Amino acid sequence: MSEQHPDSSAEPSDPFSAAEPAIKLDEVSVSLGGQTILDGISADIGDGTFVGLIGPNGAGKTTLLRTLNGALAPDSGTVHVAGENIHALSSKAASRLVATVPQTTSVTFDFPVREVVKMGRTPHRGRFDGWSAADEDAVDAAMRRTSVAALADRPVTEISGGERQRVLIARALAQETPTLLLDEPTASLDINHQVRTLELVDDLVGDGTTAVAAIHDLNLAAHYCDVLILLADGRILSAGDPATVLSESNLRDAFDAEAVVSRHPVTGSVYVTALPSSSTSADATGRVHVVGGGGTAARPLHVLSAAGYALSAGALNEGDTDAEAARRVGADLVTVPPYAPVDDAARAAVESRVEDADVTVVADVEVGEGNLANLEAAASADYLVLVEERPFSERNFAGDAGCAVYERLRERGHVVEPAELLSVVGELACESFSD
Ligand SMILES: Nc1ncnc2c1ncn2[C@@H]1O[C@H](COP(=O)(O)OP(=O)(O)OP(=O)(O)O)[C@@H](O)[C@H]1O
Repeated sequence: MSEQHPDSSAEPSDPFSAAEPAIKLDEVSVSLGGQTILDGISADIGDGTFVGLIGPNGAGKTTLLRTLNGALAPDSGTVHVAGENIHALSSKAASRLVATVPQTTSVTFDFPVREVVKMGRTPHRGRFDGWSAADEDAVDAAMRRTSVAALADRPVTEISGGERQRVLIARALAQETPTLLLDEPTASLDINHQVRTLELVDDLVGDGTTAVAAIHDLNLAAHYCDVLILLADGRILSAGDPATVLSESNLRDAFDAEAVVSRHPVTGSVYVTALPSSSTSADATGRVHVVGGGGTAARPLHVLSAAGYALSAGALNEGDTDAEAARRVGADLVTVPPYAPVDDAARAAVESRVEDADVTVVADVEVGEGNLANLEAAASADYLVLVEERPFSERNFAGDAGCAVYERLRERGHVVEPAELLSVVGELACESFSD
């Protein structure tokens, strides 16, 4: 954002410091129905940037997108796209600069899919112009890129919501604009098409398009977007790279939600895990040891702590986000130095905590060399729970030794999904007391 990046000599690749930004918002305020919806929004967005607009329901994301494409005029402030004041242009001229994929995919007319995509060419054609080869090519390319060519002759009213979403993206691509706005582009898509859609936007951005997408899924936003803008109550609460914007305190301020921010164990992207509200009853008794690593233990630790269990954790490398999470909930923590393997002393410390615990929980960890000693120590637990978020077939194992240890844990323990953790730990803790 301009006020956060005042250094105009910064590298041109900095999306906030381009000489002429693809989009420039200057103190934009918008009122609707007598209410201020956007309040003094300023941002400079560079060419070829994928911006994720995030924020709670009603924060003003759709309103901002509608202001960016010229549909809503601001009460004050200006919006420039490709150097042009978008609100001073005719709607046709504005549509040559900005294409929009709307949030709602409901359509009234039963036009064939191809006709809907062809509407994207309207801004490029004069009233009496014929249909040119360039128009046909743009439509064909857009349909191919969004995998809707096979639907060309189907009435748009008779395809699924997800297919319709892709048709509307194709229409926007056929518009061939330097800027693409998307309002919840993945909302009605299955997980495969969510990823494919965001990969497609990412490709377009790689080709130089500037994309701004309102996205509710913070983890998809963190993975795909170069820059996030966090809106709350019509203002920018934070803007910048995903790791900066998705801080636990920003999430608390914007969404009034407790969350743990870690790195995804497979993709390495910033990863947000929302936690149950602190109203969870904290009357559980008993001691639970948690084996984790790489962010996998944060959620179990918070859930168990909120329920009232006394916790121990480890062994974890110092600096691992799970070590920070364990400290936050006051767990008795066994650590080893950063990148160091679990040595004999640490292993003995883990074994004694497993022995003292009523229940031992193994989070959805990678079964790698670094964790084998922890997992072997956990295998001695009388009451053992394995949390599996990913299918067994997608786990990484450190060779035969890793497989063998994990198989032993699976034979001895209860395999649960994250949502079942509390109830299973509760039952096992009761059994442990009655032993
Ligand atoms: N035409 C309108 N008249 C009055 N208020 C409106 C109008 N359109 C939107 N609002 C209000 O403006 C605020 C922001 O709405 P907006 O749709 O921009 O939020 P959003 O961040 O996109 O929300 P969501 O995540 O739920 O889609 C809301 O409080 C909404 O009720």
